[in-house]
Amino acid sequence: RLGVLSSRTCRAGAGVVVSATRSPGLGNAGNLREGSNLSKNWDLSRQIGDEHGVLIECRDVHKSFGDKHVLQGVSFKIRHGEAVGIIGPSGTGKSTILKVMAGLLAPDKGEVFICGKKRQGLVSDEDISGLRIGLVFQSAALFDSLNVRENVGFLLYENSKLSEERIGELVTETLAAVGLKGVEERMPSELSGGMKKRVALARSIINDDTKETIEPEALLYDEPTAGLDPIASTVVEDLIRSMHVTGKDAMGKPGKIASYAVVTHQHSTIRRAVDRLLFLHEGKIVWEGMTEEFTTSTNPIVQQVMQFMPQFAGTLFRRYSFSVGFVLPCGYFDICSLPLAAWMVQFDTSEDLSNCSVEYSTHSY
Ligand SMILES: Nc1ncnc2c1ncn2[C@@H]1O[C@H](COP(=O)(O)OP(=O)(O)OP(=O)(O)O)[C@@H](O)[C@H]1O
Repeated sequence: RLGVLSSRTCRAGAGVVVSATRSPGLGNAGNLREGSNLSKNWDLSRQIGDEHGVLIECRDVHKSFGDKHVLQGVSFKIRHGEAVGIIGPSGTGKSTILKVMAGLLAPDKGEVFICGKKRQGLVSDEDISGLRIGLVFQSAALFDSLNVRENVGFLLYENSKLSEERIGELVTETLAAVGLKGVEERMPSELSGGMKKRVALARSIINDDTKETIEPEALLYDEPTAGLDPIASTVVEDLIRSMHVTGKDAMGKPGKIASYAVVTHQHSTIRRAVDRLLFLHEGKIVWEGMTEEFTTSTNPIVQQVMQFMPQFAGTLFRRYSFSVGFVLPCGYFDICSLPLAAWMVQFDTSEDLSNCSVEYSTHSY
């Protein structure tokens, strides 16, 4: 699986090798993989040097709607390679800060820096150079009167010089990357909620591949799993993770999203798709840290608010996957190379299984 930092392989008896991998929190500039798509196309040293790989920085951001002071001095940084979750009680300004980051709302006071460059007001063409920022809305926000191909290729049809045929190919490739095939001609009303979210994801990552420089891309997701059943949520959560540069997309290609921030109320999204958390409360970031530190935080505000947000209480589970292969006289075969019965299980547990051993039995036929 993705973002694996530690991996153990232990022999669990004659003939079978069980490898257990753990996916702990990670995510800073130092975790960027050499040789990823991104590092080929982008001069990392330009960003990581003095700026320490900071892609987006909000500094003392304030935003009011009428007499409602929603953001009251929000400051944080999102670095290259990070998977950040933004959580907090309802109405505390999470969607508002995403829109400020995306350049759709201008702060009343405070500053937003994109790759170290101060953004003036709303997003403009000159702001775009240096970092592509995509915002995936909670509602998916597809155009109802356009089919999937037109929705996904919308920006390219409008703004690029690519031929319709080439845009069609890019749409098909991008849809495949989010695990959708053969839906190009469907209308949004013919898609399930989870499919709509994936189409919205495809629309936010489609790229004009004829451009000389392909910039790093940050995606901002506003409650990407809201309204989905647990299985559809899992698909979207894993997709978000897989499009990150540290992983591979649904087509097995390296992910292309440099960093992402996700606003969520869902425990499973935090567990599966987030490494670092920003906790927004009453218009300010009151706590930030790695995901697993959140539930053990002694910060009184975190403890107080957690009483009212039971979904965040309790242990944030560790995630393990076990893949089983067979040791044959001619070598070890993992599940991918064997068409025989072989399986892979994933589960979450609060136990530390780093030193586990596995017992099994076999039957001959
Ligand atoms: N364009 C707007 N005009 C007026 N008020 C707004 C606007 N956008 C947001 N608000 C108000 O700002 C507050 C924060 O809204 P926001 O959507 O950012 O909260 P949130 O933390 O994302 O909430 P939730 O978790 O319920 O989605 C809310 O009271 C909302 O009504």
